[in-house]
Amino acid sequence: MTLEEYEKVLEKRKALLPLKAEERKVEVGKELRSMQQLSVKKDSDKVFIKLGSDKEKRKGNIERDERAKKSLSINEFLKPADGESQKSELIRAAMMELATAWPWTSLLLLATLLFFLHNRTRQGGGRTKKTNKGLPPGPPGLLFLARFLALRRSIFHLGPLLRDLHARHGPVISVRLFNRTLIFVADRGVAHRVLVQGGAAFADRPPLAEPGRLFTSGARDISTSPYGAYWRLVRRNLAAEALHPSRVALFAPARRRARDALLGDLSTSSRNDADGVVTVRRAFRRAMFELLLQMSLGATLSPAAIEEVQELQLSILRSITSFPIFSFFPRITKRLFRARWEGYVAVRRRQDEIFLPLIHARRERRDLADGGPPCYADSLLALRVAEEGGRALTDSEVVSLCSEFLNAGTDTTVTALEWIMAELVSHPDKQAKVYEEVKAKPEELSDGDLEAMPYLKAVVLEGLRLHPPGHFLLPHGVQGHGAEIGGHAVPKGAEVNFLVADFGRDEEAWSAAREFRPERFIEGGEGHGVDVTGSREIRMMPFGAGRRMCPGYTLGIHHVEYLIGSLVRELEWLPAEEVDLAEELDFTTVMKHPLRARVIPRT
Ligand code: HEM
Repeated sequence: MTLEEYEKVLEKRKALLPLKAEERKVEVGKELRSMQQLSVKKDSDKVFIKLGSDKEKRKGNIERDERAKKSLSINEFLKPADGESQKSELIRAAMMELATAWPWTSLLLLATLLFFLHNRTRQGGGRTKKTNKGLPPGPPGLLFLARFLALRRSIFHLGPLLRDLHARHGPVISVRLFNRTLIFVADRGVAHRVLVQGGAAFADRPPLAEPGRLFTSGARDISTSPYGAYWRLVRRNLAAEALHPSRVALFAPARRRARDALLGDLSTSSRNDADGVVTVRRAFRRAMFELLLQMSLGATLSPAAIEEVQELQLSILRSITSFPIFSFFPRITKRLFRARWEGYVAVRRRQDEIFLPLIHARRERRDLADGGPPCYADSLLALRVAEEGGRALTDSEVVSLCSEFLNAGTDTTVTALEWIMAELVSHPDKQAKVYEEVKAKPEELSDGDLEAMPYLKAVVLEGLRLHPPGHFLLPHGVQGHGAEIGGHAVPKGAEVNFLVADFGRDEEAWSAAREFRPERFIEGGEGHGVDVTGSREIRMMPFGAGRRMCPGYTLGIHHVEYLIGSLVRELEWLPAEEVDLAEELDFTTVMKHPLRARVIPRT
């Protein structure tokens, strides 16, 4: 039975049953407390909770039959009885969903539920009014958690569930999960007040769990580091050095190489395929990755090495969106999920093995004042942390920052490219308009050429509005002792999330919001002159807004415009089959069915 089906049954039953909540709660509490140790075994589709400690079992103190007597199927255990309160029902529903979704998680969560119910019983079964007072409304934490775990992925998979919750509870909702408070903001005006008008109040990041700490040298990269002097230092360095327009201009030859390699790759793949069809994502990714590798580490690697580094970086990204098991009781979970933890450690070790020689080579080149455009690693090696006695960055910090540069700039850009090409393949008229604009330009598109192509720019903006690569921002944290959102209290330590995709698709801000209409960004259109940084008003925010806004947004837009312009200039894009715009979360929100297209060189 799915949770939805179960909820329907509960709804029906609720109307019939008299409520005797306290009696039932005490019974549940007793039953749970009587368990000294829980183990959960999934046996075909039945899940059993076994009672009694392992030690006792080893000693043979519990006879087989006696243990069997103490075992009960989770369905039995969770079966609602007469007099069930709605809350207990929801908790049971949550547990049931968990149990059928993931036995290991159930074990952990059952243990936590024990703790939770124990505390509730001690407090007379009441809610902890003191801590919850003033929080935005929201669903019971366990029910939310059950659904979240049923997805077995990260919080970023929650789009549809969140939309449902916002419809019920309003534009700002909160969910309390044990010691964590998650806030979700689905209103553009509120987001503007929080991110832009709120100044630094929400510019922090929430504390980072593993394996995030492992991959960021303990939150020492830009995106995870707390709001403060170190964050300011590394962020300013990125903006003033590697992302400075004069520095970006020096990488024009690298961009050209990436474009040529991409066009070659697509043409060869289409020639090799019997139907002349290419699946574009892999080729886009390789081109972007090679370019950013040049910009971050100043390195050109062999194809095999690039392949390996790409895989390492992908596994780091996926660790961010996979189920955050190590944020629950890390000491225990690192033992329980030893293989997974050791896998992460091995990835980080291998990343050090590959990145460090490249970084050391840059250090030597710098000492010798050797040529080549200065890369991001060069600026990091020259950086000094004034607040920490003027020390240089550690090797580990440099690796994490270069890794962040690669990850922040590759997937986001590739995802934007794929969605935009998908829209151009399904709208040949709009592709033709881009071609009309670009065909008069030289093969190598300069910054000036791109500035003079309003339709291409409109296509890119429309792609970012309708298909923002990130459907959420990175979670924001709260400065000081807490803050306020829309009249509700937000405690220190809370994670604040924003529903980016919903903002760009808001029918109140955009006409025919679900349709791909680049014309809206052309002079006279409703979106002409839109402020993509959201500083005046948020109508779309693919790069966030306020102090934590993406520092790489101009580079990201530049790469997308340059590559879309070049791809349409050199190749005609035809559908291989009907383009399916279904979405799926990878690190970014990608096309569930990767774009396949027939590409024909333009004559
Ligand atoms: C189309 C391309 C890109 C998109 C859609 C994008 C989007 C985003 C978003 C939504 C955020 C989170 C903002 C927040 O939490 O409020 C972010 C943060 C960030 N992005 Fe980008 N990004 C792109 C390209 C890049 C590039 C090319 C770089 C650098 C090479 C970059 C570096 C960063 C960094 C360092 C942060 C963290 C900022 C902080 O915490 O202070 N991004 N980006």
